[in-house]
Amino acid sequence: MVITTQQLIQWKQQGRAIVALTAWDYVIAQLLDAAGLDLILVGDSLAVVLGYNTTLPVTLDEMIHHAKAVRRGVKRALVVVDLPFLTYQESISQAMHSAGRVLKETGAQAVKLEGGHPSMVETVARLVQAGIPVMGHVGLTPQSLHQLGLRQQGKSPEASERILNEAIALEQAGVFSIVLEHIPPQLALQITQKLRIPTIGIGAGWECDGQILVTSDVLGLSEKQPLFAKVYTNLREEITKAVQNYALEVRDR
Ligand SMILES: Nc1nc(=O)c2c([nH]1)NC[C@@H]1CN(c3ccc(C(=O)N[C@@H](CCC(=O)O)C(=O)O)cc3)CN21
Ligand SMILES: CC(C)C(=O)C(=O)O
Ligand SMILES: [Mg+2]
Repeated sequence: MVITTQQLIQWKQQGRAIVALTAWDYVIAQLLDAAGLDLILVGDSLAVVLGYNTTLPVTLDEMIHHAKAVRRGVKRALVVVDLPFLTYQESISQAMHSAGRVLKETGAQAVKLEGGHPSMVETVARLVQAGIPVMGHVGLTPQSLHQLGLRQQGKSPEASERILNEAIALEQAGVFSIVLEHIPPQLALQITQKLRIPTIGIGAGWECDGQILVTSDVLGLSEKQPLFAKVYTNLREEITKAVQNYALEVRDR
């Protein structure tokens, strides 16, 4: 069975949680897909393996290169690709061109873009009208790092209301799902109850319709990870031990 955007909406109605993680290469994508994940995001957190400090330098060509590798490894999960910083904010035509390249060149089913202010809502509506499935992303939007920092968003009643309204506007513009990043759990619950489309939380409590984390954080492979990311194994330690054992055996001939 291949997972569709419609399937995710149906799972929300049925109360079945949606399981998502990021992948940036064929090997991890194949493992996640075989493990039964529902949605695989080629995130611009690709910055982690490219050695960038933030997601800002990531290019569309880099995203497409990695998304093609991920797509080859996935048989069942829905593959969504982040549009990186300044490849969709400039104009509707820029967004159309970037999203079109992603779908045509990678075989991914959908794109994700950050933000819910009126100009972004208009861009989303136009992409959806052109037949491109779009995932929204509100709350902490890391491409706005130099405005927002990495702090939890939506703490004040005003900020909380703004994020709720952005989520509603994005649903009306036609997104099939929305990422809620680093917002208070009670706000995430409120948005989740208000929307017909599934909410996918990261650092937004357990009441969202699904959860996503960065795979290298879950595996203990990232140099550092957000405080909200639960680490399920420590691959940095495992890899160091394995490589040291190898080095010992080589030196012992
Ligand atoms: N490896 C990785 N995992 C991620 O989840 C991730 C990335 N990279 N890069 C893009 C964004 C950045 N993210 C982050 C990173 C750190 C915090 C964090 O630790 N916040 C703290 C400190 C905030 C501060 O420094 O002011 C907090 O208490 O809110 C949150 C989200 C989430 N995304
Ligand atoms: C963590 C998710 C939501 C993301 O946008 C990314 O990995 O880039
Ligand atoms: Mg991202």
